[in-house]
Amino acid sequence: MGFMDKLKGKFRQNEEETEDVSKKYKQGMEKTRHSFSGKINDLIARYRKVDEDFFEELEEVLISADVGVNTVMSLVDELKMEVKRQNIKDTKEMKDVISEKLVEIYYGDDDEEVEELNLQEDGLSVILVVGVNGVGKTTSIGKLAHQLKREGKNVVLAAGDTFRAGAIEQLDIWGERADADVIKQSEGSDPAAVIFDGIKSAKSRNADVLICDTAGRLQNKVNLMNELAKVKRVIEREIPGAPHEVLMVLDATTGQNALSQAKTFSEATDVSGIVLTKLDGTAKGGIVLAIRNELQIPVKFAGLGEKIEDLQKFDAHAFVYGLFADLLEDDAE
Ligand SMILES: Nc1nc2c(ncn2[C@@H]2O[C@H](COP(=O)(O)OP(=O)(O)OP(=O)(O)O)[C@@H](O)[C@H]2O)c(=O)[nH]1
Repeated sequence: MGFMDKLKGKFRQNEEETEDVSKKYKQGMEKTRHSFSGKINDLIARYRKVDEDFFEELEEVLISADVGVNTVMSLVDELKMEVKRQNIKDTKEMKDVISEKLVEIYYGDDDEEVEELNLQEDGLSVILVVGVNGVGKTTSIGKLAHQLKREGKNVVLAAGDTFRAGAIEQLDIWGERADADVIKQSEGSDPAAVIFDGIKSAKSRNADVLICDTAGRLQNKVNLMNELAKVKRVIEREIPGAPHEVLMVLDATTGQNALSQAKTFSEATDVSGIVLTKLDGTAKGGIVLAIRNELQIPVKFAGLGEKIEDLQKFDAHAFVYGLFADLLEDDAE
């Protein structure tokens, strides 16, 4: 059975949950899929035989989808080896091999499993959320709070972005939507003090999860580092072993720029996972692979729309299904 059949099987089961996940990815990745599947189909129609020219154009298609040059190079090397191994001559057979290798290159040597949030079984778990202004940080915190609430967790938010005008009010609105308390102070106050308050309040409410917003200015790396280090020190002092997650929010529509932001932040603090927003707003969803491959940080959530339920746990199989859903349907006809 080919890989595409496996994907089809995985996401065509009539279980509500998988149906829902595949639907979300299919809808959210429409832009990328139209562009990517179209180009792959066109390539396969123009080149019957798998040869050097085919691979060269395939490289261009992948680079234009923001997969990232280094990742494209290793992917194409792997594809060439697989073609040799399976003695593939006809480009039609390449859809299957490409989809399988995309999943493999995402996971690398890791198990092919969705990366769950690192939350404590007992006691308070602290999630620190970092990222540049405008990437969808506040929105993602609201969506994540909503998701955790739906899982039955008691969630508190700390408005640690005291720098950007309006950030506190915006978090307040999301707190209301998600039905989570928001701990805040006035604009301009010390973020570490807000987070300290947040921890105290979360503890006294017996909360399961505290999600901390932080300021997203990037002009000065030293300031950013100092501020994040101070916030982390406060968290560590109050709860040994915390923060349990440092999530970095990146905007998929900014393409390779997102990669350089990610590098700066990971120099400033240990990032444990990525929330990639606005995947629905780009035709270049390949950035997921570049991020995972070039930064070695797992993408834990994908933003697939603006609504509260549009943040999905990142699942590389569902992602590749979202990329190739039209081709799968063609095959089914
Ligand atoms: N289409 C789409 N829009 C999104 C997604 N995530 C966030 N947005 C939108 O992106 C815009 C910016 O989001 P915000 O949450 O305000 O940005 P922010 O990062 O919190 O800004 P700061 O508080 O300055 O850091 C909003 O209009 C959101 O609705 C997503 O996954 N898909």
